[in-house]
Amino acid sequence: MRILFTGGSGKAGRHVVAYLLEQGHRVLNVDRVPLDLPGVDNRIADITDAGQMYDVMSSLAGLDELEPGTGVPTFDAVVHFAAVPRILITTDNECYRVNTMGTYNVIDAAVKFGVKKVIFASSETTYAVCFADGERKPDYLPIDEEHPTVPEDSYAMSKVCNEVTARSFQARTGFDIYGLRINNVIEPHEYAQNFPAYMDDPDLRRRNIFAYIDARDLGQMVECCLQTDGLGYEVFNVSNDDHSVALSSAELIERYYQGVPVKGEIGETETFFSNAKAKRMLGYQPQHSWRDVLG
Ligand SMILES: NC(=O)c1ccc[n+]([C@@H]2O[C@H](COP(=O)([O-])OP(=O)(O)OC[C@H]3O[C@@H](n4cnc5c(N)ncnc54)[C@H](O)[C@@H]3O)[C@@H](O)[C@H]2O)c1
Ligand SMILES: O=C(O)[C@H]1O[C@@H](O)[C@H](O)[C@@H](O)[C@@H]1O
Repeated sequence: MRILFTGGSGKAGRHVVAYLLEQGHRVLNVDRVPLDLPGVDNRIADITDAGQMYDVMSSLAGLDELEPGTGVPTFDAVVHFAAVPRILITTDNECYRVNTMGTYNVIDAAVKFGVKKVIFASSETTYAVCFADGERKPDYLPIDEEHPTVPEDSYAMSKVCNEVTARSFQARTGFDIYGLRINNVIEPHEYAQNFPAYMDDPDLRRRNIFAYIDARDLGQMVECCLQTDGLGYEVFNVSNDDHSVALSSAELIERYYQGVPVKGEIGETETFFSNAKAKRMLGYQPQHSWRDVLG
């Protein structure tokens, strides 16, 4: 497929772009900085500028595409990751502006140029736990896509707004637009670097509901979305199968979630950030675990 990817130079994007190239896709990375990766095409552009998004959406991916002499092909899909990725990087209002305006511009340009599949990065923070003032417990466990999304911080608010924007664009067009409520992204080198501290102090993972998502498995998730057509508008949690700490589910519930309703059976190491919907509807099957590295 010919894919326009925004934010491919970032922490998550660079692994997902690499994964998509391995699957044989052509990827045009649209970002403020280029990605230095063989095989990727780069275009410097700002997602908050609608004109620039119209331009890239109707653009050649590289000089070689001049050769057929048949004009500019339509992208098969857009994967939108570019964002201010949390609070306390920019001001709150700038984070909200970049993320909401940027997402509007990217989806608007995509649908106006006839791109019938859009996948965009939402976030675990929509469930209000991650950047809460003080400790916030989930309404119930495991957190699935039905859990309320009423966060109080500007970053998560921008992601909730983006989900509403995406749902409306889907309603207008009938195209497929899938939102990914991504948990905390872990790059391969971060297992050895960060996870020993999580074993010593599980509190460090409370705001992530003790979950995580391997950057390569996030790549697989995007590929699953690319390969599955006809779902309309859907949001999916994206996580690995196990907790990011060494405690069992029962120990975590005892220590952190007393009084929180638990729905159904949760396995000994099974994530509290349910990926069951992605498995059921997309065939997602994460391949990695910190336990493979740290045993
Ligand atoms: N890292 C995580 O744990 C995590 C978890 C959940 C969701 N997400 C979401 O996943 C996406 C990627 O996150 P990340 O951690 O890779 O962030 P990142 O900051 O590492 O990467 C974001 C990329 O977007 C680009 N960008 C920012 N503003 C831009 C603009 N105005 N125009 C063009 N490009 C712009 C940046 O240059 C950067 O390369 C974001 O949407 C983020 O909200 C990340
Ligand atoms: O967007 C998100 O959900 C993530 O944002 C990151 O910056 C936070 O460090 C991480 O805990 C969240 O998982």
